[in-house]
Amino acid sequence: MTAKIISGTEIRKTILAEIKADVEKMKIKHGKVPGLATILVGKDPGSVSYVTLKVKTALSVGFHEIQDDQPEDIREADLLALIDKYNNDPDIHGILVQLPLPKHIDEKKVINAINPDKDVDAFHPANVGSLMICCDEARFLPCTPAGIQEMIVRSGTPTCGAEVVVVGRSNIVGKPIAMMMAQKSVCANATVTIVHTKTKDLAAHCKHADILIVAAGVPGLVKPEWIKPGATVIDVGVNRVGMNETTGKAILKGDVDFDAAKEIAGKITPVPGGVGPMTIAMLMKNTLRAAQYALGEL
Ligand SMILES: Nc1nc(=O)c2c([nH]1)NC[C@@H]1CN(c3ccc(C(=O)N[C@@H](CCC(=O)O)C(=O)O)cc3)C=[N+]21
Repeated sequence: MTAKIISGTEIRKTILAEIKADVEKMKIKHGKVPGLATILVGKDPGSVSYVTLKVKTALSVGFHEIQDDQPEDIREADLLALIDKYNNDPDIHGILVQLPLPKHIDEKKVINAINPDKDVDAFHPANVGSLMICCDEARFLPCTPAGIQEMIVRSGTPTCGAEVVVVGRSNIVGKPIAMMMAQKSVCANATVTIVHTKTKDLAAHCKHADILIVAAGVPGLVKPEWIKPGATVIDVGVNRVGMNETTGKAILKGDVDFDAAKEIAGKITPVPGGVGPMTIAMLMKNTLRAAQYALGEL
């Protein structure tokens, strides 16, 4: 039997409709809408494509959106000054600096410069810290892990006591999703294993997973024989593996061999149309929350 496809594109529609309704209410009650500033440094095609999607989505839910594109050679001090400007702008509730940044800029310094109350990526150490202590009380959850958790919950996958294996240990995905799934919380309570490039037997660990979350950035890394029959497979990989000659669009491939895996898994997320769209939906949710906090609603 082939797996049920968990569609990020579909779940996103529901979430964006909820957000749009809340924006309308905010407008009536406070005469204000959530404001998001997206800062893009340089012209990396992947980054340009993601930022364009973020801006488009923000506008579609009625946000005030500032797309601030900066040249590749911007000085670090100027970027920090720009962040400060948005930190002090009362119409901006969320600031997103698209990563990665050029080598001459210290990413850590940039993230630390964002006011944690406007850090809708949840990359600032203050937000990472509150996630560690209790995700149920965290102001912002990082967008990709939050999207993954929504997909797991909304697809009806039980998590309590489930074996979750996370492939990858990045600050953006692997580490936070592992922490979130292990928390004492109704949508978590799982037993979590983190595996990575130095793990001795990746396949053996993956085979135990009731929920396999793959965020390694290696196209087709996970083979169908690594998947436990009936498992839920969440593929976080968005690898640009080539270009479609006719459309000029990038060809995206996940970290899981999707066609083979869907014959074994119980549920699986596609690439594209899986975790990616959810990441953007959760960014909108964080921006809405930032505005709700600023207006004393939460
Ligand atoms: N400060 C910061 N915050 C981020 O959240 C952040 C970042 N930097 N840097 C890069 C990663 C990657 N990321 C994605 C967002 C959307 C899709 C997405 O929507 N993907 C579509 C396809 C998009 C396309 O066609 O290019 C899909 O999978 O269906 C993918 C990846 C956010 N990131």
